[in-house]
Amino acid sequence: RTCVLKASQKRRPLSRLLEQLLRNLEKRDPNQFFAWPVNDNFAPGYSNIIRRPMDFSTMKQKIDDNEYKSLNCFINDFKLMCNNAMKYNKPGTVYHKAARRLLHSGLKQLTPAKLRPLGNILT
Ligand SMILES: COc1ccc(Br)cc1-c1nc(N)nc2[nH]cnc12
Repeated sequence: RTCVLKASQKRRPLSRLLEQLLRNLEKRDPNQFFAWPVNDNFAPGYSNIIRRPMDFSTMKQKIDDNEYKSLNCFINDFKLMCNNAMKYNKPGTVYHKAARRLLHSGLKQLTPAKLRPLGNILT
């Protein structure tokens, strides 16, 4: 799904919610595999295989720049980050397993039922 970006957007309550959600997701990456962009020196050929890299620091920057128009755009980047790791790294590797676990446990925190208590900020 494409997300229309409105960089000129003022700081929104949405940004504060996304920062809270991001902190919760980062806790689920104790090895910090997803904290920073993957470096081609560590992962040969990464930038040829992964067309749209994503990591938590980039997501944080996008929140600070008020780039996320909706929760869905935020969730799309989270899924992209995890799927990149599962695409580049073979099943069975520590990174593939970490990405799968992060994706599944992270998405459980992003269900409507879990988000409803945060108020109708999303409507
Ligand atoms: C930032 O990336 C890393 C940082 C430290 C260490 Br150790 C490994 C990675 C990393 N390595 C590979 N092959 N695939 C990834 N997908 C997401 N992380 C990674």
